[in-house]
Amino acid sequence: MAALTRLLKPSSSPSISINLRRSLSTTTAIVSDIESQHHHSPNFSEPKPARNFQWVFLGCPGVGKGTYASRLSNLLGVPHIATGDLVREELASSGPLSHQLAEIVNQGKLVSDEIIFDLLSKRLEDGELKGESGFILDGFPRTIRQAEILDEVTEIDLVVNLKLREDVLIEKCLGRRICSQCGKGFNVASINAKAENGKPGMSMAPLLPPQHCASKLVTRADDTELVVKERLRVYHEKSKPVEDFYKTKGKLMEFDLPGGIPESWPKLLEALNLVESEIKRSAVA
Ligand SMILES: Nc1ncnc2c1ncn2[C@@H]1O[C@H](COP(=O)(O)OP(=O)(O)O)[C@@H](O)[C@H]1O
Repeated sequence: MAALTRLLKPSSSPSISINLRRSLSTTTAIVSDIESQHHHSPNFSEPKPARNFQWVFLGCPGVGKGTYASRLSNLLGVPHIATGDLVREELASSGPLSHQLAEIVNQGKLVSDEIIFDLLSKRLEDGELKGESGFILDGFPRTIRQAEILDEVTEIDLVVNLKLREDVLIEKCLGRRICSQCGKGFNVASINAKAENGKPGMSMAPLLPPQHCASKLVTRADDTELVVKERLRVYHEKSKPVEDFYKTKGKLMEFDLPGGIPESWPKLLEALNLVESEIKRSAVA
């Protein structure tokens, strides 16, 4: 639990703090103008920042954090780190924590900050050894304590808060499927939510798997209606305050998803001031 100790006591010893910086920040130099990044205007015609993106994705269960964070990670060349995935990997490993984790996750509760910090710091350390730089965090921080500790150890440039109607969130969670072989996520729900109480109507086509994944689809044990509702309740209680934490710091970008991926992805890129073709071209050059 050395990594855990390092993460949870960042200010108790200077060397711990230095270790933390090494583990949580892949920074080689500090960006002199953080401001320009958290005003969401990475401009690819200008010189690249001195370090890579350090972004966070927030949002309710089922909103699509994983989908959009993973697309952006491919586009920007930074790792997508989802603490939910780390928890599921630990669960599947049948390690000493797996029994305890299964009980918590399948009830829709949050895993302790200590366990999450341990899993995350290990993941960041492994990434650092592989030469990874920057990150898009998904599903972390999820409590004020997690946000405060992250804030002590590194500089987050931008926090994207994805938002979607709650009835659609539940439908999306219930339609979620994972390929047990390749791990890719799909969604079999065909959503057609009517406009009501001032909320606009919304359609989302299913995200169907290719043929080779179709027979291997599994549903997450925590994607039952009862557990999804509990996860939403827990989100409002524990994670909503994290949105305010970043809003106060001027780092929060609210993004209302207008529909499925075809409508939302270009709008999200626009909101982030990213031009896909330019980034791809600059990566090839
Ligand atoms: N940062 C975190 N803090 C505490 N528990 C977490 C965290 N990230 C993931 N978990 C645990 O893993 C589960 C699955 O997380 P995730 O895949 O992010 O689900 P969701 O679809 O609810 O966003 C959560 O319900 C919770 O039990």
